[in-house]
This record gives sequence, C-alpha cells and structure tokens, in this order.
Amino acid sequence: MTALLALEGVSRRFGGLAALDTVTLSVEAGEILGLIGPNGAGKTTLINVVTGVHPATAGRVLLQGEDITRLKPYRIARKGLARTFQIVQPFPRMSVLENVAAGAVFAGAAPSLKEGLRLSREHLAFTGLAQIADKPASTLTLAQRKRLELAKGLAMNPRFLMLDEVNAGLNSSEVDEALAMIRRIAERGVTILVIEHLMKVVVSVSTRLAVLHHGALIAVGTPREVLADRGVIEAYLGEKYAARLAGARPAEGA
Ligand SMILES: Nc1ncnc2c1ncn2[C@@H]1O[C@H](COP(=O)(O)OP(=O)(O)OP(=O)(O)O)[C@@H](O)[C@H]1O
Repeated sequence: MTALLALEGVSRRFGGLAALDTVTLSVEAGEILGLIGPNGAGKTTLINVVTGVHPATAGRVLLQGEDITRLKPYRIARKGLARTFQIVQPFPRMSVLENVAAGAVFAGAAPSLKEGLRLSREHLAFTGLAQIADKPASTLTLAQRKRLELAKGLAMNPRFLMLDEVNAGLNSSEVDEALAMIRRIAERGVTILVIEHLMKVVVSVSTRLAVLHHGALIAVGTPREVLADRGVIEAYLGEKYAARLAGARPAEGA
C-alpha cells in the first residue's frame, strides 16, 4: 500500500550544515509517529521540509505517491498537510476565533472568512477554547496558546498533522489534557507526527518512533524496539533512562 507520506533520501543543507541527511521514512495512514532526537537533530527541519518552508536540497517528499517536494507551502497545506509551530506566535491583536479562521482560509478549508469563522467555532469547542473565542490572542496563557495552535491546525482540515512540541512548558495536568486531545484528533482519522522532548509522553502516545541524530535517521520502530536499540541508547537516551522508560511503558497495544 502507498504510504500517506514518504521521504526518499531527503537532505536539507544550510550552508555547510546537513540539518537533514538522506532521510528515508514512511508514515502510514492512521498512525501517531513520534519524532525524537537531541537538540539540533533536525526534527523541526523535517517538518519545514515536508511543509515546503525549507524545501529539500536533495531527495523527494511524496504524499500518497504524488511528488510535493517543490510545492509552495500554501499548496501543500491545501493538500491536507498541517503543522503547529514550536514557538507559538498567534496574530496578537486578532481574536482567538479570527486566528483559527486564518488557518482555515490559508489551507483552503473554508472558501471565505465568514465560513472560516463559522467552522472555527467547532474547533474552538473541540480544543476547549470556546469560552475565550473573542479574546485577543495576546491575552492567552502558554497552555491556551498551545491549544490555539492545535485548533489552527485542525481548522486546516488536515489528513496529516505535524505537532512541534505542543507540550513544551506545560504542567503535568495540562500535558495530560493535551495528550487526550492528540488521541481524540487521531480517532477522527487524522494521521499525526509528534515532535516531543518529554520521552514518557512521546512513548505513551506514539504507535511508532523515529529517531534523528545529527540529521540522520538512526532508528524507526515500535516504542519497544526503539527503546532497546543500541544506537538510540548511545546517541540519545543513555542506559539507565532507557531501562526506566522500558519499565514504565504500557504493554504494546494496551
Ligand atoms: N533556517 C536555518 N538556517 C540555518 N541553520 C538552521 C536553520 N534551521 C535549522 N538550522 C540548523 O539545523 C540544525 C537542525 O535544527 P532543527 O531546529 O531542525 O533541530 P531540532 O531537532 O528541531 O532541535 P530542537 O529539539 O532544539 O528544536 C541545527 O543545527 C540548526 O541550527
């Protein structure tokens, strides 16, 4: 079966630096793929390449077999690929509702701003932001801004949603709420890629993990396989932490 998204030998150079180095990776429809690796490993660059923000300097990106490597970001968004941003920067003077509607219009999920505003109310209800729909985005807390990012992503009516550290800076109950939301989004049939530094979180939510190190993909597999991978333990996790995570992990399929 054709993968929903496939990277074939994808590299992205910034001058002399290979931020991504011949990465080959498939994402199947319906999965939650966790993308992990140390700071500077190339995780955000992978999202930027897929969404056309920093196109690949070599290799190809295929969406259900269609080559999207050189398309502009708005064309890629209109094919159902949405992302959130690690650094949350809503339009500060626009209301929460208007920010979400802007995402819908950008991705062509709404034919007009009016329709975008109507659809956006549903996404605000889903993400628990309905009560503050009319507040200026600049007044939101970090947790609310992260939810706004999710609502904007959903407003793009994605088949594939890439989440860049949506839990960073949240307290543990906020993380639990965000995780429940990610699972509910997946239940709606949206395929998800999640970048996450909190290992316990990414292990609990992901059906598969992919590990980047210095721009190269060093492991892909079930969480159980990846946590036991020698290369991943040496490059990223360390012995003790890997053992602790493996012990804390619920049984596969549970
Ligand atoms: N626009 C850019 N110009 C130059 N170098 C860049 C650019 N974007 C990323 N890089 C470099 O590419 C490498 C990979 O960065 P990237 O942000 O993809 O890593 P990351 O795995 O997402 O890191 P983190 O976990 O810290 O967010 C880093 O060395 C970074 O400095």
